[in-house]
Parts: sequence; C-alpha cells; structure tokens
Amino acid sequence: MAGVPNTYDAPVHIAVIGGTGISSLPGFSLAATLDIDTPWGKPSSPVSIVTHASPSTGASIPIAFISRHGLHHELAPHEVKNQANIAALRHLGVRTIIAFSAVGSLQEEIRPRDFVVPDQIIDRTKGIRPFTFFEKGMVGHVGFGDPFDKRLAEIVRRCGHSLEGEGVTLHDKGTVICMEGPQFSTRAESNMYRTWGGSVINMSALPEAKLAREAEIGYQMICMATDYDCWRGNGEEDVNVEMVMAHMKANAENAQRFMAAVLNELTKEENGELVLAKHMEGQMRFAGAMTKKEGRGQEAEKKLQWLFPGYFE
Ligand SMILES: CSC[C@H]1O[C@H](OP(=O)(O)O)[C@H](O)[C@@H]1O
Ligand SMILES: Nc1ncnc2[nH]cnc12
Repeated sequence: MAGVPNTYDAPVHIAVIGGTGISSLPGFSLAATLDIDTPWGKPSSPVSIVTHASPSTGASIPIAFISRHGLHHELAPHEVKNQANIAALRHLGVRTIIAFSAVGSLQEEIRPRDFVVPDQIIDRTKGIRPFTFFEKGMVGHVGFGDPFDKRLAEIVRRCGHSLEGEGVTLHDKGTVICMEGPQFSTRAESNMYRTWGGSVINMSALPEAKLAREAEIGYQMICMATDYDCWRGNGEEDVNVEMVMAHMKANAENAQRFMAAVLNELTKEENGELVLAKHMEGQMRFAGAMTKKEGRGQEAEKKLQWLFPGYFE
C-alpha cells in the first residue's frame, strides 16, 4: 500500500491469524506491511503490523496480522502456508498467537454465531499438509497433550464473558475436529464426530497449532460457529459456503469487539511475561536436537538456525 512502511524494526510479540471472513484487522492503525521470505517460503499474506495503545501504560504496542487464506481467500485449507506463517511470526519476535476460525457446530447448544474457546483437537487431516519444522535430518518431538495455551485461554474466556449481554455467547471449552476438506463432511462422518465428543469442526486448527507449539509460541484459537454441519439432516439445510459467509458477516462486529478486548488485555503490562511465553522458552533447544551433529541434514539445520538462532550450534 502506498505510503505504508515495508520494514518494522522493533520486536513484535503478539499476532492474530485471521480466518474465513477476517482478512484484516479493522479499527487499528497500520504501521507497516512486511513482505517476509522464510526458509519455508512466503506466508499466506504480507504481514501487517498494526498498533494498539496498551490500556495500562498507553504505550503503542505492535500486533502482527496474517490472513490465513491470503488477502483474497485464494488459498484452500490444504494450501495455507502454515510453516511460513508461523516461521515469519516467530522471526519477528511473536510468542503469542490468537487465531480465528469459522467452524461448524457438532452440538445443538453451540448455535450459529456462538463463540467457542476450544481446549482440545482431534486430527482428521490426511497427512498431505507440511506439519513440522523437525524433519530431514533434524528430529525433534514436542508435547501436545494440551494443544492450546491454558493461560492464554483463561484471558480469552474472560474477555468473551465480559461481552456477554452485548450479543456475545461464549462456550468455555470444546474439542475441534480438524478435517482435511476442502469438501465438507459426509453425514456419516459428521455423526461419527459427535459420538467422539467433537464440539465443532474446521479445516485449519492443524497443523497451525502444532507448528506454533514447535516454535515455542503460545497459541489459542477462537472459533465462531457458522452452521450445524450436516448432522441434523431431516430437512435441515446442510452447511454451505453462503451460510458460513452470511453468519460471519452478520457477526463480524462481535468478532472484532472480541478481538479488541483480547488485545486490550494482552497488551497490559501485567501480561507481559505470559505474552512472551516464558514458560515455553528454550523447550526446543533440547526437544528439537535429538539428532547428533554428525547425523544432521545440513539444509534442515540451516533452516532451523534461522528459526531458532543460537539453539543448534
Ligand atoms: C468457508 S467454510 C470452510 C473454511 O472455513 C474455515 O476457515 P478458517 O478456519 O480459516 O476460518 C474452515 O477451517 C475452512 O477452511
Ligand atoms: N461445517 C464445517 N466443516 C468444516 N469447516 C467449517 N468451517 C465452517 N463450517 C465448517
């Protein structure tokens, strides 16, 4: 964009990944648009840096933003540049990601336009998406028992509840089924996911959440229900794109207010430690260095040195 700087020198600790229907962060002032090249290629979109005034100090805090499906929704779920997105954000200094996702509801009580702060994921992707930074001669294993960051989730829940009564309904927990897509589920699959305890379904929680964990970044997804998938049957309309977009559009203002409330909270001085994910710092120095020096793939090692300067010397 003309006149907007294409560099940003200070570290950025907080990022938002926007999903379907959220391709920008309106209402914030744009400080820079960055065209970042990572060893895993370019991110889904240029990285926008917007600023937000901290409610506790008044300081102007930078927030990075990536549009998961590209600026014009040109990337299908299996084409999203997950490795490059997460690598670019970590390289900028990001240690906290809030990710938005439009989801189908698998439970009657989660109604279209309700928000869910999930705490679990079931992986139904098909192994066709690049899903790790640790491969090709650099083996690493990281814990994923709780795929979301519990402390971030607490903050997000508090913010969501503070908007209740103003048109926001929030469910505190839930299991996301992350399917491959891009086609929606069959009715048999949708019913099976319900028997598994699935709360909502999307096509993008993974590998995004896994890569964030590998990159030592605290990650929480905020889901917004847009449909009841296809499990209701009996003349109820099955999910379709029009339905998803209509609910996203109708509830965009609530999604923005939710996001603003979360950013308000995360930019408070008292949350500085949490935002820096100090509890995760250094975990990959050991968990990501299983491969002895003499067995390492050189290219893989170089890529990881870009991501984690100083870890794998
Ligand atoms: C347009 S419906 C399917 C699409 O919507 C969700 O996108 P996102 O998670 O990026 O908000 C879902 O995961 C699918 O990619
Ligand atoms: N029913 C559904 N299945 C998968 N992803 C979705 N995103 C929104 N609704 C969805």
